[in-house]
Amino acid sequence: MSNFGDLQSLASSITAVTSPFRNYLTDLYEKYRKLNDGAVADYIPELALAKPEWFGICVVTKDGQVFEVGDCDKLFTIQSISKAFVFGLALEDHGREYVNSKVSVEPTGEAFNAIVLDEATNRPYNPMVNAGAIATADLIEGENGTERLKRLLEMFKRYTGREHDINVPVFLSEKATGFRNRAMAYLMRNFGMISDKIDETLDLYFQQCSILVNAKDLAMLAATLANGGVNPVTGERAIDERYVQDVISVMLTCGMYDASGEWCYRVGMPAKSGVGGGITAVVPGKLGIGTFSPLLDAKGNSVRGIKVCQDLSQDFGLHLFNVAKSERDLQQWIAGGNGINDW
Ligand SMILES: NC(=O)CC[C@H](N)C(=O)O
Repeated sequence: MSNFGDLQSLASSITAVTSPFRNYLTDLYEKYRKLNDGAVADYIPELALAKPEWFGICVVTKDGQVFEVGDCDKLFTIQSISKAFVFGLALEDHGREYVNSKVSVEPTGEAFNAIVLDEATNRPYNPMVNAGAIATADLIEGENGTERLKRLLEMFKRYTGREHDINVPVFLSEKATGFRNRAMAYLMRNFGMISDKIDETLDLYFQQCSILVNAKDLAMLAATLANGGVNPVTGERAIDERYVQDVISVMLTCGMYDASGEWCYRVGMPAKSGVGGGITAVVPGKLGIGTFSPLLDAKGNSVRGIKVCQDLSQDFGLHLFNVAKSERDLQQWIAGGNGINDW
């Protein structure tokens, strides 16, 4: 994977290996590697094949330094993490007001797969839970299902800097068993919240959830948002600058489903999790974090991922509302090395 084009990048990568921040991440990885709480998701049959020991942590800074430890190249399905980014594309396609007329931005306090709509307006509550995400997927423009999927994959490429594939067995597994999601789609069709392209939109939703990513991609997705929508390594803009705040604010209030309040309180970073075991967390103006560990808690969030983000938040004062100066200066830790920019 590494692309050591010249001596300078080789030197910087060696520095990175020995940087204090890299050592910190290695210690964090060791600290939580043995934590075996939680369970791999099995309601989508194909996801039950995940190995509990898989674990990776990646941090990408706003200036494009990459720090990784553990299984950061291991591919898994993005699942609900896709929802935040597809929401961004829907905003670009239709603007804030139209999107908001179809999907609200209120936390549900209920499980991610709850069959519930806002009684007053019949809108799904927010784009980060299944109902809202299906309504959001419905808004993605394109001539047909293939074109719409192509647009999603191109968007993810802008964020991560590399091509993405679909895990077809996971897609088919979800398509074959996703009756609950199908029920939500029909309920929303009844209330005029989604169009008649129900099957095409459900396929698109199942496909977006089946996109293959690794922990490094998750950190890059978050770092791009942290950097105002521009990928810090490739320099490419992934999302219109004006919608970055929309995406990360809804991540903060709704990204961890019915654990969003506790997450905001303890970790204080806009984030999004998925039942594949990933978490992507944004520290606006600073960095992005990607974690991967498929052992999930009862709410569908990665147990090790939560711990890692909580430690990073506390140790470096990264909580969004930490107005006191942090004990450790993150920049100083990172200054020990330049990271490996091997994209
Ligand atoms: N929380 C998740 O990651 C859920 C996504 C999954 N594809 C579903 O629809 O059930």
